Amino acid sequence: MSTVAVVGAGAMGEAIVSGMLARGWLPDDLVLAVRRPEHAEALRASYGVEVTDAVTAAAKADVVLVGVKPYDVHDVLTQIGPRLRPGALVVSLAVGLTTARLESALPAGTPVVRVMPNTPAQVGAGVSVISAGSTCDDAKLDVVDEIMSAVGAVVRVPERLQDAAGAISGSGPAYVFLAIEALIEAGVHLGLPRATSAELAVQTFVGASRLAAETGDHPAVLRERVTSPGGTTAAALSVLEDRGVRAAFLAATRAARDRSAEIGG
Ligand SMILES: NC(=O)C1=CN([C@@H]2O[C@H](COP(=O)(O)OP(=O)(O)OC[C@H]3O[C@@H](n4cnc5c(N)ncnc54)[C@H](OP(=O)(O)O)[C@@H]3O)[C@@H](O)[C@H]2O)C=CC1
Ligand SMILES: O=C(O)[C@@H]1CCC=N1
Repeated sequence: MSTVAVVGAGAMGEAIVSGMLARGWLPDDLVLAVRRPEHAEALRASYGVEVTDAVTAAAKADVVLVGVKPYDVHDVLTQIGPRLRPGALVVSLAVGLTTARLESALPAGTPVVRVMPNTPAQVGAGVSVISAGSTCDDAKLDVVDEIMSAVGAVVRVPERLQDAAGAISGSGPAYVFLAIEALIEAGVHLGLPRATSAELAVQTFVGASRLAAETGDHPAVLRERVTSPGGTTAAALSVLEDRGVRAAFLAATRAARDRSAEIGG
């Protein structure tokens, strides 16, 4: 098994580490890097993994996952580049940054993969969108597929679709959490105890998502099965349509896609 360094084990990097460990990777397979000493200590205590600085971690690894914020990626790559093992693979989790841009900050010929993961990786239910850089062969892309498969589904796309994919699945959990939060609050406004409303709302998202995933039925068909003529669901859906929910999703995802392209420069 490869040694994997996670340089930047924050919200996303830690979700991947936690998911990998839950799915059979060993603490010795991993080496992490963060910036703050107290964060390093917390990660050591939680996972029993080595936590060090970016260059030391990268120098020990066959695969280096870079999970720092997009604006920190260039500095990290220029620091770790000279210390990478021969043939080491660099995997960026950063939204927006193209493989061409990543390659330009690394020693010539370094294989690079761009990944757009999402935080449900933490419970093994993530989805990662992956694209190879110019010198990354299929075998290296397979390695990334294997790592990210430990934390959920993996989808390969041409890199030109990465900004759009990130707007759907990378940011998507936040849209869902916002909807869950709104539904819980709505239940409270209708008089449900908060804990009851939270249980109903969360389990409804879990159940509806599983139903869509496991049946493969089109969501419109599943929605029709809930919607009795002249019934309660129809009354609710007409309000949501009047308030422009679909238009809001179109505009929101366009904004995310455009912001991703802007971050990528
Ligand atoms: N959050 C998400 O849902 C998703 C995020 N992404 C991408 O993942 C990346 C990380 O985002 P996110 O996890 O939210 O960000 P966080 O701020 O939560 O994590 C960034 C981490 O990088 C660490 N770090 C910063 N600089 C260094 C350095 N020089 N050496 C070592 N560690 C360093 C920080 O350490 P410390 O905590 O000690 O300061 C922190 O733990 C971004 O590029 C983002 O685009 C992609 C898809 C989804
Ligand atoms: O908001 C962000 O920029 C990151 C990328 C996708 C999800 N979170």
